[in-house]
Amino acid sequence: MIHDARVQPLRPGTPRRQGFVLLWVQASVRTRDNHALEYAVREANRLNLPLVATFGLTPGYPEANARHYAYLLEGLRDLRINLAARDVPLRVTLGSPPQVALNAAGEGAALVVTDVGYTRLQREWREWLAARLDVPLVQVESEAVIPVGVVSGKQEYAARTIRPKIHRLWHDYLVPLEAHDLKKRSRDWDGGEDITDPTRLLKTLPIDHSVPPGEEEGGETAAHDLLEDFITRKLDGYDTRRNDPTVDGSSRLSAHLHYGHLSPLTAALAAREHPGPDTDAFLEELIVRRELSFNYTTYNPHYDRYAGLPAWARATLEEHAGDRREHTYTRAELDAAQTHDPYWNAAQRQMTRTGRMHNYMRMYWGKKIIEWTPTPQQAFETLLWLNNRHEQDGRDPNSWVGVGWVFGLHDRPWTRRPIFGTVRYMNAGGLKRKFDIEKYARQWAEEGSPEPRTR
Ligand SMILES: Cc1cc2nc3c(=O)[nH]c(=O)nc-3n(C[C@H](O)[C@H](O)[C@H](O)COP(=O)(O)OP(=O)(O)OC[C@H]3O[C@@H](n4cnc5c(N)ncnc54)[C@H](O)[C@@H]3O)c2cc1C
Repeated sequence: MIHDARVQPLRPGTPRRQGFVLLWVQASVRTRDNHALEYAVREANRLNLPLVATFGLTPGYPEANARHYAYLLEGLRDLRINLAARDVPLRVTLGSPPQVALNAAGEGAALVVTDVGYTRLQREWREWLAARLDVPLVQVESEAVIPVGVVSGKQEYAARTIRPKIHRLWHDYLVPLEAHDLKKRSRDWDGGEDITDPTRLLKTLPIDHSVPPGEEEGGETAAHDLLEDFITRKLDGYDTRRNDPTVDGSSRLSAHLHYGHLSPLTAALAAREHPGPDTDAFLEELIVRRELSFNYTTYNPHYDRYAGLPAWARATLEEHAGDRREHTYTRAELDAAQTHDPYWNAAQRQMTRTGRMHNYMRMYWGKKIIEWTPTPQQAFETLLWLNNRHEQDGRDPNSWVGVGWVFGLHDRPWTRRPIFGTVRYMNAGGLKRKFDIEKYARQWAEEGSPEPRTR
């Protein structure tokens, strides 16, 4: 079922009765539980037209490097195969995504359907296209379990304020999405770039190649294997094991969710087949926390800047900006994991080598950067830079909110301390109490820890 609230016309009008329906794939790079795809199939069948898909591959995506592009290309490889099995040919074209979509529409589209993203650039792309098309453009929201605008019309203060709103609605939206067969096949739709070998294509792209691909593989197939492994092997015990960075206790699905290789609906429905406290804890992260991040980037125009942080947090950090810092490090020293703190260095190495730092260590890692940087503004910039450069799931609404949380976003004032003021503080004592941090430091020691997968 496609809830009406998921569907929003960006350029209203009546579709032409000839040509094809065009699916402009941008955020939802998958065939399973993709509401934009199913809406496009439904419309193509109603109009008795074929459906074709297009993806604009821009080498200039902000902050994206080879680690991110490798994952993206693996997703496109799977998408082409899986769409072909639904009789929908996919064309991948190098260029500005909305321009690529406009050009494709110019070949005879009756209607253009796209998905929804929650960052400024993604919104601008859709507005740009809507202003130039001469056929209707409809966006269909599939990256959130519940459409962001339905949950709330304003920026929420914290998880505690958005949680009841989400809980009230989720039974209406946690419903399976039916896939229909396409009635009419497209005869000719050129595929554009050859994406059968993502490694080969990656090498040819004019992008930042200084960060190698991460440990995990992208794409819809890998996403579903990981989900199945999580549900069968790790969901039971998730609520306690996910907080121990020395064990593999969380789902590791964040990058697949970021790239749209996995629908949050698929993950939530699979988890709900195993009711219990671990499933509740997983749904809290997957839906409440993740969609709180979408709320922030949707309603806070400064979401990616220090200025977006709550006023109380900025005021208290600035009041303490002149406090003495016992250690300070440059961005390069931090990037190279050259600090006096073996736990912090281990976390940094886990991230740079694999593309994934454990959630618990992300919090400690971020708090220390505030402590070791001359000003909170500089700390914010450095933290975001490191996060988005190395994390496979970086450049996501969760990135800005995760980093923002370190600076007091969606949190409350705590006891006053030097440098932090009333922003929450974390020290290594907490790590020692909660798990075997020495083991974690050994796992990610300077020598001997796993090197990144070569592709
Ligand atoms: C400083 C800092 C930076 C962060 N940067 C990112 C980032 O760049 N990208 C990113 O996706 N997450 C980020 N997070 C949030 C969180 O650390 C990751 O989502 C989580 O570690 C992903 O691992 P997982 O998929 O195994 O999570 P699981 O525990 O299996 O959770 C399931 C899903 O719920 C969502 N989720 C989990 N924790 C959070 C959270 N705290 N906030 C919002 N959603 C959550 C994710 O989509 C995740 O895949 C950051 C947190 C901090 C403190």
